[in-house]
Amino acid sequence: MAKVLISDALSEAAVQIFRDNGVEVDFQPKLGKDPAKLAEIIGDYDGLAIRSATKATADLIAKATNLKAIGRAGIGVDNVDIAAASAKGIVVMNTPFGNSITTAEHAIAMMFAVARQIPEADASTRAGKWEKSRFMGTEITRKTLGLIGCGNIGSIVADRALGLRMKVVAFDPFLSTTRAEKLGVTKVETIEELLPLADFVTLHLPKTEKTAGLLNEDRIRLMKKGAYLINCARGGLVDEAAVAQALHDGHLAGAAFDVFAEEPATDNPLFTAPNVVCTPHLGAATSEAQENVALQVAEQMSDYLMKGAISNAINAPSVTAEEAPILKPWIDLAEILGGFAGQVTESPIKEIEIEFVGKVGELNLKPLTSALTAALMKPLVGEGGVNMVSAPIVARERGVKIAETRKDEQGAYGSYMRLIVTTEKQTRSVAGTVFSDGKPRFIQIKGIGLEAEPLDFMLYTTNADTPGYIGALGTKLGDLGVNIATFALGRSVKDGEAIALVGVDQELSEATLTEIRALPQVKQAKALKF
Ligand SMILES: NC(=O)C1=CN([C@@H]2O[C@H](COP(=O)(O)OP(=O)(O)OC[C@H]3O[C@@H](n4cnc5c(N)ncnc54)[C@H](O)[C@@H]3O)[C@@H](O)[C@H]2O)C=CC1
Ligand SMILES: O=C(O)C(=O)COP(=O)(O)O
Repeated sequence: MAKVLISDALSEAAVQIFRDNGVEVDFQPKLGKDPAKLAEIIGDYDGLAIRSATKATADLIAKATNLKAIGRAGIGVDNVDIAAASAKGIVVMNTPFGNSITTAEHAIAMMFAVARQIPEADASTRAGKWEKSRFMGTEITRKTLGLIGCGNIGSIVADRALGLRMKVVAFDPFLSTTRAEKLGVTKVETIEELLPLADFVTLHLPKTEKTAGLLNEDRIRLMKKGAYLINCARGGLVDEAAVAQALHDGHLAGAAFDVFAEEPATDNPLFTAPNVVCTPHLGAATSEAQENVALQVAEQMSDYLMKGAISNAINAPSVTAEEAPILKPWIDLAEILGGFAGQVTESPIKEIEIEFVGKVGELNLKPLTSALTAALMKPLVGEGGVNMVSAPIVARERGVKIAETRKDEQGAYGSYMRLIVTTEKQTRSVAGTVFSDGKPRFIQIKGIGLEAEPLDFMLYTTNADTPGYIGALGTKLGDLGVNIATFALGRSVKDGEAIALVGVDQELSEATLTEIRALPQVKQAKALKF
């Protein structure tokens, strides 16, 4: 039974969803704050469900010997070491929309709070001061809001701001002109262009290696004098000390921060700067949003652990629950074809092409390509070094080009997959199909037709097409105490070359291979494992 650990304060609604889906679940919402204890027990779990308190570091992932999925009940995954998770084949999924309205509302609330100094005015009023003239605010209507990042949350903020009669300007390298027009925002091409235009600047972009420190001191100084800065995206996007300085010297009129470079934030330069509103990472903290993200992450993780369906994964292609069982036998075949090519290929691979012929071409090809690439790279990279999640990255790092082509149904098998591998020395191909029993079969190697069911241990030979070979090979294997399970042959009349794919009951030793290679007909012999 799959077992999931919830190590952050997710809505308890998630617990019931896991149980309803047949997943065992441990609800330990404070564990994320105790990394040592988490590391001690993580090895027991197939899934880890988190918010932002748990840090899924490379160290934790190294100890997560059974982990298959990390589910982030929320959006930002900067607390997960994606590279380490991918290298271990752990699918990392988030819930990209569940808390976006709530977070956008928080940004708007923060804008009002800082424009009218509401928290300070509240404290002063409660202290019995009635400082009516101290709290002179700024009207929002007709002011310019500058959005840095105009994805899901930024777009909602834009919509609400337009409703408040603000003018909205956005900088987002991936915002198309059509989308900007549809949203009613003015798109600018650089952050430097945006900053001097805006009365309020608000951030809605992820923290990545590229965006960390984006709003540095120079850029803060490019903001309009008297402008306000709102950060409900991520700490670390902004130089907090430089913002504090700009507030102290009056360059900025106010700042509202929900997120901090170091969290929990207990000591921060912004805390002592004038007109600052701070909240403790509350962007997603409404009952509606928490219910949404908890239910969604529990459904997604259960679907993956129980049915192999993948949705909203950061590091793997999507597979729906309906697709998963249909894809399964073709994924098995992809692994066989990739595994075969990986074991027989000796020189560095330059390119692979995968032909999807007939009906298989109508399936979701990404998982098939990933499974095939992983199996192909495995013998070359070493055990445990590559998997379906990391395969596309490993291939890219090694300069292996991957091409997919779809072809109409053809030949006796109708629908099949063919892998063509181009190395520095040669081009070779292997093809296979799935029979009606749901099992994979080899149907062609190097363009030579043959039909063979893949078995755990196999012998593959290329040999001269001369009489007596089957007998000689059979006798030799018998003499060496190797039992033959299946025997498939094929030949190219044109080239006089023949191949044999022999299923055997045991792993073939190097000594056995040496004897087989000594047979006069044998040109090459390889032991294969599937
Ligand atoms: N305070 C909180 O509790 C919450 C914070 N967040 C944060 O908000 C961020 C944004 O969330 P979504 O809008 O849902 O993400 P999203 O992925 O829909 O949008 C992010 C946008 O940022 C843009 N972007 C990337 N690099 C950029 C750059 N250098 N300059 C400008 N734009 C850039 C992307 O093109 C994308 O359109 C999340 O990554 C998360 O860190 C999300 C939810 C709650
Ligand atoms: O969804 C996000 O990216 C958030 O930042 C929300 O964080 P939280 O789940 O409230 O710790």
